[in-house]
Amino acid sequence: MINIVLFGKPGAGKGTQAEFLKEKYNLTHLSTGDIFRFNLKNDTELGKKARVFMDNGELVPCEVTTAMLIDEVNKHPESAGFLFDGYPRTLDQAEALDKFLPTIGSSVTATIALEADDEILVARLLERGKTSGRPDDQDEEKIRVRYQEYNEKTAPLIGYYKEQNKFHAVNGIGTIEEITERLTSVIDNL
Ligand SMILES: Nc1ncnc2c1ncn2[C@@H]1O[C@H](COP(=O)(O)OP(=O)(O)O)[C@@H](O)[C@H]1O
Repeated sequence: MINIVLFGKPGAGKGTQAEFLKEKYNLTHLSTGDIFRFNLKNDTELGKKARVFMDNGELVPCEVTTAMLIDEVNKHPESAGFLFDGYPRTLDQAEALDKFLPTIGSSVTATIALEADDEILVARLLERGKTSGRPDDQDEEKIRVRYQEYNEKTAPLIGYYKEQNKFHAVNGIGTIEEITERLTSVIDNL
């Protein structure tokens, strides 16, 4: 089983690349952002809990997110591996994942970060906001909150995975194909 954590700031291209990687390596793609948005749209209990946080660009509380993630993993007992996109986003979540995966006889294989400068990413998000309908992509103030959340809570994960020798970074600027190639060359060498 291989488990890849796709890592990067909002707008770095995790979702776009996940579409290619899941096919190539036969992985189950779990995007916490997509799962939350699905629940928001369908107004589920989970959606109700997550809405205020998401609409403001803040992180949804850890217990809610982790319970949901574990639930999703358990829905795919036959999976050849997972592509985690948007999880973990805090040290608590990284530790929760490191506790949970061994219970299904597995572990994080590698974390791969897509790197790009903030100005490029903010421009990408505002462009995406024109068509995605995502309230958190249409407002510079909310985008700023998401970067603040990233810098304070998610960036420390780089050190966490480096200590485990599981951190890899690729340049996230280029064509979609170029970036897919960079990611596959990391995965093929694991
Ligand atoms: N692991 C997580 N922990 C807490 N909240 C999360 C997590 N993943 C997603 N969310 C919530 O969903 C929102 C959108 O997630 P996502 O689509 O991955 O965003 P982005 O494009 O900002 O990376 C986040 O701003 C946050 O409110």
